[in-house]
Amino acid sequence: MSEPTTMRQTLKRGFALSPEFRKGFGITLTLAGVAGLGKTAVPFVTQQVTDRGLLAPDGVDVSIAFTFAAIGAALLIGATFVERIVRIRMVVQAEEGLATLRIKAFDTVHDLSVLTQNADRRGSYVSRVTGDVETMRDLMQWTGAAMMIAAFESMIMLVVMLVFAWQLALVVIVAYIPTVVMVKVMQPRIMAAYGRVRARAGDLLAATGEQLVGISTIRSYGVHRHMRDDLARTNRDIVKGDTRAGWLGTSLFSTNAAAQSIATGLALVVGTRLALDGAVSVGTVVAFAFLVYSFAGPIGWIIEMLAEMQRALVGWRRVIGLVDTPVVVADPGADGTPIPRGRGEVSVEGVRLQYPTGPEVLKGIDLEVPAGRRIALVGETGSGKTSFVRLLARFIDPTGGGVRIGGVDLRDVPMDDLRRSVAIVPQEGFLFDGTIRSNLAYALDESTSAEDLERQALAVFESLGLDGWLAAQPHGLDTPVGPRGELLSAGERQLVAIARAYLRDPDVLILDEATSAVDPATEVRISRALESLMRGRTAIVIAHRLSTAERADLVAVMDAGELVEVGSHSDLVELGGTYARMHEAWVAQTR
Ligand SMILES: Nc1ncnc2c1ncn2[C@@H]1O[C@H](COP(=O)(O)OP(=O)(O)OP(=O)(O)O)[C@@H](O)[C@H]1O
Repeated sequence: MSEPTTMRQTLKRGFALSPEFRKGFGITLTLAGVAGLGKTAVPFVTQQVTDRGLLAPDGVDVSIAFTFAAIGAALLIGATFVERIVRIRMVVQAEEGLATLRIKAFDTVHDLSVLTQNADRRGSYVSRVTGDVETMRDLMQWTGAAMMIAAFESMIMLVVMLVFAWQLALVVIVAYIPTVVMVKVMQPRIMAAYGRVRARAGDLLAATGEQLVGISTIRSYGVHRHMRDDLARTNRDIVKGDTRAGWLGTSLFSTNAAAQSIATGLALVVGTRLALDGAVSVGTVVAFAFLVYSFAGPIGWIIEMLAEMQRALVGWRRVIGLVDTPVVVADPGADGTPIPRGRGEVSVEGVRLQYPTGPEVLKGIDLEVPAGRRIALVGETGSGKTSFVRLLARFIDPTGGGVRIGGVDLRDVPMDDLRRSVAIVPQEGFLFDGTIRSNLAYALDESTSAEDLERQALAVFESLGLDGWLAAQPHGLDTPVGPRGELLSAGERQLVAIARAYLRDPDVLILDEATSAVDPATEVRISRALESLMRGRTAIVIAHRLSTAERADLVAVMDAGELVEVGSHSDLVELGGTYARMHEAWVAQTR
């Protein structure tokens, strides 16, 4: 994952990814400047009220004092109003920018190959799309702009101080040197501490998710204490990192508080001396005390917010890292070549595959499956069957050779078209929380009307011989399936998954035969439905039962990443090789 390393890179890439953050930002900042200027009027007005009103040479001039006080009040009210506009603009910009970033992050997660999405990364993705984006909210909504306004106010104050009494201004500058040094030293450390916190938060999410999914295994092995200790360790790391960042932030804050007191004290001492010498007026010294206050206030606030900003930048950096993860399986989109409909011949040429984390698992596979034929893939566990069908569905790309369907190399096929032409029925029919109907809807275009969906769905269940089963469901198509389809039995989930694939009407089917046992009635329903589903289509079946291989047109035997035998069941039995041995063992076991 290519995360930006510096603050400048983060801001540059971050603004490019969410242009909304920058849209109209010039106006927002100008308004913020106006608000800041309005506030800076207070020391001026105070000076005028003191020197020209209260300490006027001819006695107290009430009308001048009153006029300047009224001007000051009007400016302050105006500034507050403008500040409110600035804030509203910032909230809108921030929410729009964050929404865009979330969508881009979701899109990347969808586009990443199944390979990149291995279990340990999934939690990190979730935390990036959710938690990390959230850490940015305050910065984008207000803190960022407010920090700029505050910096602007302090700069103006510094200039004003220099104009008012440069000697006193120098005293203030010297008092603040330690704060500047501390910020330089602490900033990268705070960022590093937050970096660790966010990374561990991702780990925590991944571990929690895994433990929830595996709760029955954890219970049955009684390892919940051990698992909880693992979570507690990660949790402790988060607390440690957060505490360290907080501690570093506080040390900055203390340095700044000391600088503020020293600056004010020194300015008053030196100011009184200068006033006694007649170098500056008493009004100037009084106003200068206000100036120091107005200069130090925003700086103190910036320092306080600095840790918050670092936290947000770390979050931003992590989301950018996710969005910029290279998509290995690239979609040619509209520039691609669709697979001609009705052409389901599969041609595999010299296909090799090596996962980044291990040795080569497919070592040069050649295979031709004519359109409309059924081929059974058999082989020992780990021989590469799943990896092979992943390539056919283009979940990953081969490291060598290529796969063609209907004469088109899969890398040239637009993903939308590929998903229409090739459907997969996995071992475990995954259903989304909703109803049977909503799960079938995924197979059709979004534009399909409700009536069309209903008509097609009922026809599919009938064609698959499942109309009786559907009628027995409490609410027919509207029967709820629960999260992951858990309100249905494993076999019933499989039935819905088969119906879903049938609705899609693909030319090529990839089936991973279920290994888990289901009741005999469901078993019969599943195999009948599968027969109907496969009729007239090219089917590649990972066969875990040799009875399935017996019924296929062709059998392909995989062994340690190689296709060692291809032929009809009877030919291969006759050949007396690997398949014949597997078959013999199976017959001995089952008959
Ligand atoms: N995502 C992955 N990353 C790294 N290695 C993997 C990955 N998936 C599978 N492998 C490795 O590839 C090899 C082939 O695995 P594959 O799942 O394709 O075999 P299989 O024949 O389908 O096995 P089974 O019948 O048990 O499902 C194995 O050695 C496995 O460890």
